[in-house]
Amino acid sequence: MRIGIVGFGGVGRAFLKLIYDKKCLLEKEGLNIQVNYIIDIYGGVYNKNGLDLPKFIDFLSSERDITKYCDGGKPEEINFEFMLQNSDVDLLVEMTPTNKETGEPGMTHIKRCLEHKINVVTSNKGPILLAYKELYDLAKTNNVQLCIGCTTGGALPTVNGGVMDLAGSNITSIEGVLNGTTNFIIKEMEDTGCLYSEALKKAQESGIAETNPSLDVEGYDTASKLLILTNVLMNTQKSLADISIEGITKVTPEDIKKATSLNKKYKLVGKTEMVSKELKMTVKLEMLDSSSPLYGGEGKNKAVRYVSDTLGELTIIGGASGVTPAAASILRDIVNIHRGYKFIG
Ligand SMILES: NC(=O)C1=CN([C@@H]2O[C@H](COP(=O)(O)OP(=O)(O)OC[C@H]3O[C@@H](n4cnc5c(N)ncnc54)[C@H](OP(=O)(O)O)[C@@H]3O)[C@@H](O)[C@H]2O)C=CC1
Ligand SMILES: N[C@@H](CC=O)C(=O)O
Repeated sequence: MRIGIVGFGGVGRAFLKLIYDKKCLLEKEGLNIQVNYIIDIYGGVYNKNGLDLPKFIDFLSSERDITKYCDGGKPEEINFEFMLQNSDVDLLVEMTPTNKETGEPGMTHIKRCLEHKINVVTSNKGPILLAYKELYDLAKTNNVQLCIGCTTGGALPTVNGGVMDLAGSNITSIEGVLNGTTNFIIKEMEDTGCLYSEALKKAQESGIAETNPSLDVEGYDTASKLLILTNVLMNTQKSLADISIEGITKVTPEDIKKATSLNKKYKLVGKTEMVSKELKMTVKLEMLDSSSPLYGGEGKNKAVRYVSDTLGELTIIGGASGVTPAAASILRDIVNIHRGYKFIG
């Protein structure tokens, strides 16, 4: 499988290392991933026969700027358009930053690839939260796959679990602790009594916060994931404007201490539920006690709970945020495409 990587930050670098580390396991699946392009904002690297991964990974150990690596052309001329013109990739891995207003640059990358009959696996929530239906239809028309497992909690199998394992039922409500950064911040504050801003810094250092961390702490990342899950699994076309969104920026060490003294824990909870025959969507800080199914999702872990009419209630906990688990969720989608699993029917 010939792939092009677009967006080469924390998740992209972890992904590249992962496909190299997992080479033997992937080969046992009959899957040989050949990386033809890695494209970042200022240029890229290209080899039509596949980049030499050990050599490139070794280069990255001492140099961050990929445009200093020469293989197959002038780095500044290796961009997204160049990749499309060459028609030598089967799958795009799109990992540029999430932009909740325009979805760009990911929106254009994903649309153009689907139009060119190139499968897409993405971690980028922007295009999916803004235009999932349109992108789904585009993928279907062009008979290619668009896989989004990484966009709704990375390693936590939220969207794929919902599509596959709740198939044939009606999902009537979705709730979850869907953002690792805020959950980590709250746990750090519980454990060390530190300020919210100090805990945020640690989350950023570990690579789990968004490029723009206000998306995490103001609740938009949770809202984006909830929105994608709701649109995909409940067949709606809601937008962020339909969600009442609250973040964690006002939480103080005193609030956390008080919750602890009551044997409770704060969690940023996203919820879609039916209220008076209308879907109500909220993201808000809640104080949960141990009877809540979401109580156990600690630190970078997350949790999602589905209620369905015929398959009952299902809570999935774990899937800690991190660049490697996020990268692994992209690999999971690629392996499933290779196995013939159809996310787009
Ligand atoms: N970090 C995580 O744990 C997770 C992240 N995600 C999502 O994955 C995506 C990537 O996250 P992450 O790797 O952490 O983010 P980073 O900010 O580390 O990486 C994004 C990369 O994309 C590059 N980029 C920006 N614009 C373009 C462009 N036009 N063309 C090509 N490359 C571009 C950036 O370059 P530069 O830095 O020079 O601007 C940067 O190298 C985001 O959409 C995020 O929401 C999803 C799940 C988990
Ligand atoms: N910033 C996000 C990363 C994954 O989506 C998070 O903290 O969960």
